[in-house]
Amino acid sequence: MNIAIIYYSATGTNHQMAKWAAEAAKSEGNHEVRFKRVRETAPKEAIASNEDWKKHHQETQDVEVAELDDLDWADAIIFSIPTRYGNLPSQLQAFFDTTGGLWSQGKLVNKVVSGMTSAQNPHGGQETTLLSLYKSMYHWGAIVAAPGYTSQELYKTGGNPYGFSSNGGVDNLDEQSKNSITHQVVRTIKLAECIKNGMD
Ligand SMILES: Cc1cc2nc3c(=O)[nH]c(=O)nc-3n(C[C@H](O)[C@H](O)[C@H](O)COP(=O)(O)O)c2cc1C
Repeated sequence: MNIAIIYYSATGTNHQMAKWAAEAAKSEGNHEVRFKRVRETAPKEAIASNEDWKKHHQETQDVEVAELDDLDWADAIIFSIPTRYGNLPSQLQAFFDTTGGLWSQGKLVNKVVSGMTSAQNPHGGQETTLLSLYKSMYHWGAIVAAPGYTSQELYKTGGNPYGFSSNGGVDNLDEQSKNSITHQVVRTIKLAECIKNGMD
């Protein structure tokens, strides 16, 4: 199984969430895992105006940027992105806006996908952000593997059935967050295996 973990993070929260997702995917079985960041498209001045953003941007320069080939290659994709007023970050939207070629060739069909997100506030738009992500997934013909309420772990981290979500930044992530993310990733991979084997 080919698993792509694709994240965007300005200040480190979704980077940490994605790292735990990659860890879970690697420990789940004999899978190939790609850990990729979404290309930064914000102007340099915007990044420089925020110390945390600037620092994280510099620290993650060596993380490979997600390319169309990663989407084509993957059987399962875990996205991790912060909210932007209840929507996707424009950086991920810009990446999605380049997928028309893959889409028209049917190459995004039956990818099993799942999303995670963060906001500053406990009710800052996490659910709408994941729904925004999933809207594009439905257009791809992808299979959305939301966690629902399939584990007790989810109740300990806010119980967002659309996908793991956090608030308050990277310092608010803890062992329970990691457990919840692990559950979501393992479930996504298991569903992807069923889809892949069932389609062969
Ligand atoms: C332009 C912009 C819009 C944002 N909108 C919201 C929002 O509507 N609600 C909220 O709680 N946080 C909002 N945030 C805060 C971010 O979602 C939060 O800092 C992010 O989840 C941190 O993730 P990261 O560390 O991976 O970048 C916004 C941040 C920016 C820069």
